[in-house]
Parts: sequence; structure tokens; C-alpha cells
Amino acid sequence: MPARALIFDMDGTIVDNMRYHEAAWGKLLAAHGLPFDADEFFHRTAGMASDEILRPLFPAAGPDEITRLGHDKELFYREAYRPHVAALPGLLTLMARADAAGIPMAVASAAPPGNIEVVIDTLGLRSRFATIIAPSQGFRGKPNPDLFLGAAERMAVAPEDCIVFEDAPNGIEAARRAGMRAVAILTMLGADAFSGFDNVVASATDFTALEGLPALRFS
Ligand SMILES: O=P(O)(O)OC[C@H]1O[C@@H](O)[C@H](O)[C@@H](O)[C@@H]1O
Repeated sequence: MPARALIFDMDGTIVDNMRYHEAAWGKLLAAHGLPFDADEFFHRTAGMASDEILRPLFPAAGPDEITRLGHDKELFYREAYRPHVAALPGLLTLMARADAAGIPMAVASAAPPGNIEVVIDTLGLRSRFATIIAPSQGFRGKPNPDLFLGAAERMAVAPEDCIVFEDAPNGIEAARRAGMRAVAILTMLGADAFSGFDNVVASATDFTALEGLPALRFS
């Protein structure tokens, strides 16, 4: 069944930037004398909001300290990634096809507003999305389904009519809990990392390989 709405994760999906996030997390944790295993960290935390990631790592920290630590990490990340922003191959072609067919599109990202600006505004894409939804608007991060359900509701499309594009297991799980089909974008992990999810309809390293996918044949 062709999708009636597209929901894009941002980090690792619209752009291939998760290595910059991992490096920033590594720098923050090293500065506080905490151990860091990049692969384990990505599997466990990618798609969660920064405060959700930080609270268990700094159990003695109060809310202000958690906010400050999050700011530090995002400053490291943005300084390193800003010169490299580039859309994943095939994204703009898929978005043009969706536009032509009247298919609404949303971004559902765990990122804070400053990070969304760096990616979405640098690419000039903000006006192309029906909505951009994030934890700063009061939603829980992934694997909770809140961001995806909120995006579908704002687009007035049923969850089963949405296709989610995601690079992280927590995001695919969030789509599953939302009752949505998902395409795994393999910027960080291989296809085998997503073999256990029954909502994954395809996987690809970028959007160019998804042209013939039945769910994306809009007309
Ligand atoms: O939901 P998205 O767009 O993939 O964003 C997830 C990322 O958002 C970032 O803000 C966090 O620091 C990352 O660790 C997290 O994985």
C-alpha cells in the first residue's frame, strides 16, 4: 500500500552526521572521566533526547546541570558538524516526488532546536515539511512512539498510512510502537541490525536505492 505521508528522522537519515554526535558524546564523557564505547552508545541512545541520555549518566546532577551538560555536548557537535551539512543522496528527489503527488512530509527528531536549525535551515528545507516535531515541544524521545504519533496527528494521516525513515534501532522501535512501517537507513549500521523488526519494509544506504519501493509509488 503506498504511503500517504512520509516521516523523516533527522540525524543519521536526512544527513549522515551520527559520527559527529558520537564524537561529541565521547568528548563530553571523557571530560568527566566517564567510559565511552561508541558502538554500544549508538545502539543504546541514538534517538533519545539529550536529557534522557544524560540523566542516568550523571545521577547526582540536578536539572540545571543536566541542561548545561547537554549544551556543552551540542556545542561540541555543532562546531564540528556545521561545515559538513549535506543531504543524504536521493533525499531531495524523493521529496520532489512526494510534493508532486501531494504527499505531506514531517521531520520527527530527538534533536534540540539549535541542531534542527543547523541541518534543516542549512539545507533550506523548513518550508517543505508540514511539521517538525521534537522533544522541545513536550514529547518523549524514541523508542517511545510519541514523536511519530504526534507527526501523524499533525498531518491528519493514520499511523498505518505513514512510512518512517530511520537509522537507529530506537527509532525503528518507536515506529513499530506507533504502528508504522519503516525503512532502515544504513548510515551507521548494516541491514542485519534491523532484521528482528517486523515493521521494516526495506533498508538502504541512502534514498537513491528506494525508487522502486511499492510503499513509495505514489501515483
Ligand atoms: O532523532 P534524531 O534526529 O536521530 O536525533 C537523535 C540524536 O539527537 C541528538 O541531539 C543527540 O545528542 C543524539 O545523541 C541523538 O541520538
